[in-house]
Amino acid sequence: MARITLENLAHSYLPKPVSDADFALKQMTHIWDDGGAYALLGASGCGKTTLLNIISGLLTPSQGRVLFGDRDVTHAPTAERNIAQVFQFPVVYDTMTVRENLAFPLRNRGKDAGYIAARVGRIAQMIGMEHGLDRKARGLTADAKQKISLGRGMVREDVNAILFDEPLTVIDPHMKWELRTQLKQLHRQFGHTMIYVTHDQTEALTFADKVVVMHDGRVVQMGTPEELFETPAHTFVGYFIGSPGMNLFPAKVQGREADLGGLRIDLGADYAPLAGETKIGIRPEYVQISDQGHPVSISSVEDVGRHRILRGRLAGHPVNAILHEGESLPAEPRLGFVPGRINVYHDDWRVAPGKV
Ligand SMILES: Nc1ncnc2c1ncn2[C@@H]1O[C@H](COP(=O)(O)OP(=O)(O)OP(=O)(O)O)[C@@H](O)[C@H]1O
Repeated sequence: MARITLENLAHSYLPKPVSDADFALKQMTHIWDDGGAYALLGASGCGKTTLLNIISGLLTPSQGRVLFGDRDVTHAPTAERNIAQVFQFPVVYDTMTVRENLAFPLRNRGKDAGYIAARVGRIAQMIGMEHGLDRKARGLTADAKQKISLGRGMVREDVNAILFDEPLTVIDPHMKWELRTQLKQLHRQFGHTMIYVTHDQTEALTFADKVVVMHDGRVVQMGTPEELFETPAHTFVGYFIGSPGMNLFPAKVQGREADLGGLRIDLGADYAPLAGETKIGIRPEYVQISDQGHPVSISSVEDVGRHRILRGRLAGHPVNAILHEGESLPAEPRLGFVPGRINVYHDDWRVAPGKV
């Protein structure tokens, strides 16, 4: 297992990049702790696969270094990095049995038969295939084959890291949940450094201790699920995480107050004066609906099971609010914001209270 350091890393697929826009990965420096369970989350095209391929050695970065522990592996081929990889689609040997497929990485490294049998048994249990170990992989469903790929990715205990690239795409929804839980248990038990690429926030938030959110070739936040929810570092994180995402309003911030199109909003904390584009962000969960507060025009109320989502406009801007279970909608609803739950953004980056 190893700590992974990305040092001044950047990548362009163009031979002679000139502007920032030419880089699929903009310059970044990040440390991924040894034994961490990370999810790399972002919309299609934001650079997740590019970053993963640089870590795995499939791609050499145009700039910067990759370190595993203290070793510079920037130019080392994948085989020398001692990593396991699980891809979006199954990679299995059809002519081998399930057992042989799972044992393959261990046999390759000359592990003894007793160890292999025990380890394969444990992994087979995790993927729910302990009863089909002697079946040939040929003829199994894509779902079953992908479970074998996952198992094979997890079978070695001595890898530096395990990299997963959208591994549950072909798995049925119920099994998805089960495998994610199992992966997390295995992580707790063996403490591998795991990097899990996904564009699905539920997958990222349930799997990872730390979620790395990417946007437009940059890591915009590396944080716990709670940090991403409570204090999104960038407006993209606010908007991307949550269902619906954070409400963002252009506003003038002065001291403890924001002016949102003439409405005065108590921010719950003091802010230094901010020049340039300023927004305030509040999660729909922290927008209070009652007969007190700011006037709102409501366009719809959606019942989504456990709660209702109220959609409307506040001072001319779109707003979403959550009506929690048991709460009723007043005849003339108005909105209030929980002051301590408002975030302030300057040029899309979060500003901490008391600082510019
Ligand atoms: N081989 C390539 N040659 C040129 N451009 C590429 C290549 N691979 C990716 N790109 C570009 O680099 C950017 C980042 O792509 P990347 O595949 O890393 O994103 P992603 O977040 O993994 O997206 P997805 O979820 O769709 O796989 C995109 O603009 C993409 O078009």
